[in-house]
Amino acid sequence: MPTLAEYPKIAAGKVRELYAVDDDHLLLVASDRISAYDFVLDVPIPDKGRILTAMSVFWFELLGDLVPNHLVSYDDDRIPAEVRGRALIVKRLEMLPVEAVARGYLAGSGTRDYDRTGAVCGVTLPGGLVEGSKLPEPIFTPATKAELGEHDENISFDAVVAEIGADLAGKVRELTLAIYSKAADYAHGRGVILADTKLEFGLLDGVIVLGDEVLTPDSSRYWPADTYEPGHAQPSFDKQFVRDWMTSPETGWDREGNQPPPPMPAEVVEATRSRYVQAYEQVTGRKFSDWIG
Ligand SMILES: N#Cc1c(N)ncnc1-c1cnn(Cc2cccc(F)c2)c1
Repeated sequence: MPTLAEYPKIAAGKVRELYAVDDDHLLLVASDRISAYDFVLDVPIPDKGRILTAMSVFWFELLGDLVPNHLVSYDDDRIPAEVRGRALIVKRLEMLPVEAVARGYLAGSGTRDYDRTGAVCGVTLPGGLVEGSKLPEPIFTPATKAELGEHDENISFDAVVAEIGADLAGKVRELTLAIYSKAADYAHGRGVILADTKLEFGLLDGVIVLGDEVLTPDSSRYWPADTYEPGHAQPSFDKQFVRDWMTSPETGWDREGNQPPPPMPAEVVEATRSRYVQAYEQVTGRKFSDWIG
């Protein structure tokens, strides 16, 4: 079994890394790091990488009849022991240069764009919507892939057409909306609102393949359904304890400043780990203790 150091690192995000295994395969590794308010916090959340990897595997399996995906294996000898359970062997794809976002609710940059223009990514919405409003139907709101530390920029469908052509753009939009709708319906039946999600697709021998992580709390907004109420920012299923602590008077941290927040107390770390476990078990119906690693 190889060590991680034997694989060349080819990309790194805030909380994930990507390594080359061979000409046709990559290793997608999820860390235990957590990012909030654009800061990667010093204190990791134990098992976060394993929980989110298990979530991606669940969704790849559930969505297998909708779209082919890049997952090859989550448990084989090419996966170093140190990352087992939080790493995936995936097919090397020719990634499409677009963040494929679907929104079923108004939140974040969607609300900002709507308040300014009455539309999101050129999709005109009805009047009177507020932060957290459920949209009449899910919309495709693509974005550019920003550099590390920058924010993705919302773009129109026509800009996607200009980038990858009308045929591919149409298929990416159709697949993104179909994947989101199936997943959001499934999760809602289990008490979790998937407000939106960001997907990445690539090409393999000319076929569109779903890549990256899928429908995790890092790539999607997970809201508890039982506290859902439009008109304000919804509590995050997984990150609310961290956000509340970071902005509490006891930290003295200034969210508008550029200073990193102080280290998270153990009780916030443990409560956040529990929320990730609960999100996984509630949505998938599987026990996290049954997951590998
Ligand atoms: N997934 C996937 C993938 C694939 N199957 N084939 C080719 N390239 C990619 C790929 C390239 N960049 N990313 C984003 C990314 C993910 C995780 C960590 C990072 F640092 C960066 C994904």
